[in-house]
Amino acid sequence: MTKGTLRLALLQMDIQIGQPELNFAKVESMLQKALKAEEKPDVIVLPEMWNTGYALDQIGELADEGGQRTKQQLSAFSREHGVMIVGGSIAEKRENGVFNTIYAFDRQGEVVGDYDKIHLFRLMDEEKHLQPGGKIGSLQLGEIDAGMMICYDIRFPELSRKLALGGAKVLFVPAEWPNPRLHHWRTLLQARAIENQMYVVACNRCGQSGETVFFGHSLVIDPWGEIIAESGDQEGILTASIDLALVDEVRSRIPVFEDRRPSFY
Ligand SMILES: NC(=O)CCC(=O)C(=O)O
Repeated sequence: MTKGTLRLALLQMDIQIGQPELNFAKVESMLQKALKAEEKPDVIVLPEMWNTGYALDQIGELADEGGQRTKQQLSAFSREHGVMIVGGSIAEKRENGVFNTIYAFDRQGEVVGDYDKIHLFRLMDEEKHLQPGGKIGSLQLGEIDAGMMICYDIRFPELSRKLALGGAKVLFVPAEWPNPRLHHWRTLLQARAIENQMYVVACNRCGQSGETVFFGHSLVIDPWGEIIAESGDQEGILTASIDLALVDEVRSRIPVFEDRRPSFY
């Protein structure tokens, strides 16, 4: 990493619904592949609910107890290879239910942030099986002031605005966003980048579970709202470099944060 520049690798994976063993193995092999890129990544990002997919009817049995297995695997990898990981999200079992949870790891493999999805998605019955989170996803990841949201959360602009007001310059968004809403996916992510003048790094899954098709199209969007990298609909690793200095430059050219009038809204 040269000062302010970060190399990203987004693991756009096909998740096998209700098959944690296969998904943990897939993540391990994709992590290894990400290291073979021309330049080693600084941050690796995974998609939403990658351990189980939306196997909600069995989620109590399948979810990772206390996130132990996930933390062990991702922490060991990040420590061994000196990379930061935004570990997508997993179904995590706790005493008070199952949560849709992100863990973020620094280069030493320490958990430096976690976030439970706040907005549960009724169209996929999340609210019937999962518990909502109780805090926002501010994240200090090494030198990066960041925020975390999960999939449906991008429909709620107040949340990303709050993260930006708290200092976030990069927003990480693991997702399982299906057909036919590619237009919403791209537009909402670009809007979050433009209005908050921040990078948006969104890792979607691909493949099909039952009738539901996931189109991939993981995205890296700069603080002008320009798409700087976009996947197709197949499994693979999307790489991009981002320059954090661009956030300050854009914010100084159009001083949105200075011009806000919060007394009116
Ligand atoms: N997993 C999700 O939260 C899906 C959200 C989604 O598809 C949407 O349209 O919103």
